[in-house]
Amino acid sequence: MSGVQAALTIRRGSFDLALDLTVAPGEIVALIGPNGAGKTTALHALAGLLRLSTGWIRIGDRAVDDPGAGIFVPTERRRVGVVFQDYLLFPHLTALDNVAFGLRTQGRSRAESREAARTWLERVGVARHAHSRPAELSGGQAQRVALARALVTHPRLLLLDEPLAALDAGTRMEVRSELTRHLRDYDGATLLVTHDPLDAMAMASRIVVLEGGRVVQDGPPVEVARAPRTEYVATLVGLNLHRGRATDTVVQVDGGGELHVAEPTTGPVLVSFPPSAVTLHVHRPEGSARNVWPGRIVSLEQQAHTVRVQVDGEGHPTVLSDVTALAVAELDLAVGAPVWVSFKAAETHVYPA
Ligand SMILES: Nc1ncnc2c1ncn2[C@@H]1O[C@H](COP(=O)(O)OP(=O)(O)OP(=O)(O)O)[C@@H](O)[C@H]1O
Repeated sequence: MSGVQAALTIRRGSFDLALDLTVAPGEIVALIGPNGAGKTTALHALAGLLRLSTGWIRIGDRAVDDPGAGIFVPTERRRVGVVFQDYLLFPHLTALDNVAFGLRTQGRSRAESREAARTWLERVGVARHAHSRPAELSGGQAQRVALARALVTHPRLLLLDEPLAALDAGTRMEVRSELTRHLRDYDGATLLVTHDPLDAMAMASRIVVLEGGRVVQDGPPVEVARAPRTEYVATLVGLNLHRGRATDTVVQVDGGGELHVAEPTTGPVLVSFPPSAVTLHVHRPEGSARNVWPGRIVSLEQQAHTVRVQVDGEGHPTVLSDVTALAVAELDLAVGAPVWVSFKAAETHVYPA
């Protein structure tokens, strides 16, 4: 298989990154993780801006870094295209010459480079700005020029470092779907580094989650969103997550208390459930829900259409509940107020830890 394969370790002071990564040709993999997880370090290593401590990287069947074998191929000979967060276009060159630049450095003629650059600017829809300088381009246009510049050299690996971060919300949505369309036509491997779960979910076919220099989860977006394996991922996808030990349909939660689940299992498990499934009550609720306990509100956070309430179970699990603004008023919900939480076992998803 060509594409990209890597088994890399990098030490930077007290931080160390150990990452096994495979991206198939035509595949888009998103690398996500909290600040300081090692995403940029990984990206720089793949681009050849940082050397490995140990391990190896292969791009399109060619070893480009392998300290054990004395191999290190510099960036310009790696067949890698990079789109950085702030695009890093040359300010004194026109859009056309920015795109042609990569081909010129590969020894192609000026005419040939410009011809290819023009074709790419057309493809990404900014041909009419060919003679504008970066300062005269909008964020969305600059992003398209940066993509054209990265793809014009037919790289085997495309690295996208927060490619939409510099755009405002409206432009972002439009450029995201356009970028996805261009990537669909690209037959090389793509690695997308992003903080935005929506970018990862919408654009990638696989998500690799890095925390503290280690991969904590690797799977298709649907699986990551449905069965998060860490607190960070659960927060990202907006789910409650608890770790514990199951005996049939009862889970003893590591932090205290127990949860009733619908699917019988045994052993170490993770239990997730959506905040929208958790209802709040002033008095102990009647009804068939198996998970019912009293707690105290620790925070209220306004969201797009709901209010997210965090309830400390005081010995029972702490849960997030999404309620309407009307419910906040009717139940008189406030930080410090006592409240009952309730949700059905059938609303939970239980899976091996
Ligand atoms: N030049 C450096 N020298 C030493 N340590 C560094 C250097 N650059 C980064 N680090 C350390 O490496 C770790 C990983 O940083 P990195 O920038 O790769 O994380 P990240 O996941 O990209 O974070 P962010 O989302 O904040 O960009 C951090 O703990 C950081 O302190």
